[in-house]
Amino acid sequence: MNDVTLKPSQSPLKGSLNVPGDKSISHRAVMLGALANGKTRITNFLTGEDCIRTIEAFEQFGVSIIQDGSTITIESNGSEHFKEPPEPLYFGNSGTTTRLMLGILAGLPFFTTLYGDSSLARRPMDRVVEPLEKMGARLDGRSGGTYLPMGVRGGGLKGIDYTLPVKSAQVKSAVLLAGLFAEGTTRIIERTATRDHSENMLRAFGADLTEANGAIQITNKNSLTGTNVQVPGDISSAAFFITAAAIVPDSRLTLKNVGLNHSRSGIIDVLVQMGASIDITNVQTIGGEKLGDITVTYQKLKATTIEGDIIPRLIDELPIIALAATQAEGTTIIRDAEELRVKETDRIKATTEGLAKLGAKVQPREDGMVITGGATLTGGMTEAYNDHRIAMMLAIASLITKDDVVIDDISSINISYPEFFQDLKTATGNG
Ligand SMILES: O=C(O)C1=C[C@@H](OP(=O)(O)O)[C@@H](O)[C@H](O)C1
Ligand SMILES: C=C(OP(=O)(O)O)C(=O)O
Repeated sequence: MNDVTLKPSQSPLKGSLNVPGDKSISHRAVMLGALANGKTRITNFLTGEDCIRTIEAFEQFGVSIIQDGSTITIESNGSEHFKEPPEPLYFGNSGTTTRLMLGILAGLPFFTTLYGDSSLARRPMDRVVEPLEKMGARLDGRSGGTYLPMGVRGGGLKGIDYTLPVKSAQVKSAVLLAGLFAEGTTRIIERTATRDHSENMLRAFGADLTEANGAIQITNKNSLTGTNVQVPGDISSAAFFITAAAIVPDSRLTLKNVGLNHSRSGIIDVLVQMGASIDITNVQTIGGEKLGDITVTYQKLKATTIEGDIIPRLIDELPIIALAATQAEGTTIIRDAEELRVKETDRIKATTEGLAKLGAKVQPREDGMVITGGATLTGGMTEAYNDHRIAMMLAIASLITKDDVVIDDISSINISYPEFFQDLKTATGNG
């Protein structure tokens, strides 16, 4: 059994933590390191299950990848030397692996099949299949090419001009990666900015990528060259502790070396707007990615409205922001977040149900939720729906409940934050 009963703690969070490496950046570092010629060394790599799935995929192509704790060394002669994988590729729970790899597989001149767990099998892939088919790739999957399992016969791509119909960095990245293999230029226009780690890292590996007049352009002119990547701490993992310190009285906690890329740091802006006390220090930029230390001191919060262009900047943080909103004065409204419905689970349903079971007043909306603040959370039996972000949100809730919080299954936490409970103990002084 993977269930857990968390006793109400009310312990303030103190001291400092180093959260694990950024998941989005870790995936991309392995992908580009494998596609590049030469040696790539990745430090502070996230060893969570999703990123391991990405490593395994390239091992099946014959790429040498050595893991030593959170340091990864890749030696590659470039994608011309990849061999057709003998077995179907298994992508587990990872949407990022699947969608970005589809972009790469579309460019590789052989046949690949891929599948994932029951959550991944429910996530829409047509958003990636559609532009890749326009580029000339041949893909098929369940329900007319919408869902895994899928098969891809790659090669023979040509560049396209593409305006993203969904606010998705995964779709943007899939098209950019396919653009590395395409004849001519691939141009992408985003109406709403999404995380730009692919762009930053493609540049760091020497790709011919430019941005002009709101369009991102890539050609296959330059081959990629191996490089060193230092992965910043994951702000999406730090978010659980940033929020914990913002809602547990007397807390003062520092999260060190956390990624502060503007396209990811929406949670800081929202919490500050809600009245949280947040200080950012030791800011530096490495490999095009900003990072620094975040210190949060407990202070009473007030409600806010979260909508529009900020949504992609905090999309994965909305479950934990919803918990913060239960403690704020007033009613918080979250809109324009319909993408939450197609994550590892339907996160609008899972968040509102979970918080309601703990005694909060929350209502789901088609594209968000309405949260009445000032709630005293009781505790209760909850379900994580096999979703790491929901499981961690429920665990953080137990810091402010009156009674026990039971979570049906916490194993999903290994997807993005294997050390989560150890870090929780350390920060609450129970380590
Ligand atoms: O590109 C990425 O690394 C990610 C993009 C986002 O997904 P979408 O592109 O589906 O919005 C995010 O939710 C996911 O956790 C990681
Ligand atoms: C949505 C997430 O990841 P993915 O899409 O890679 O499964 C996440 O980590 O919250």
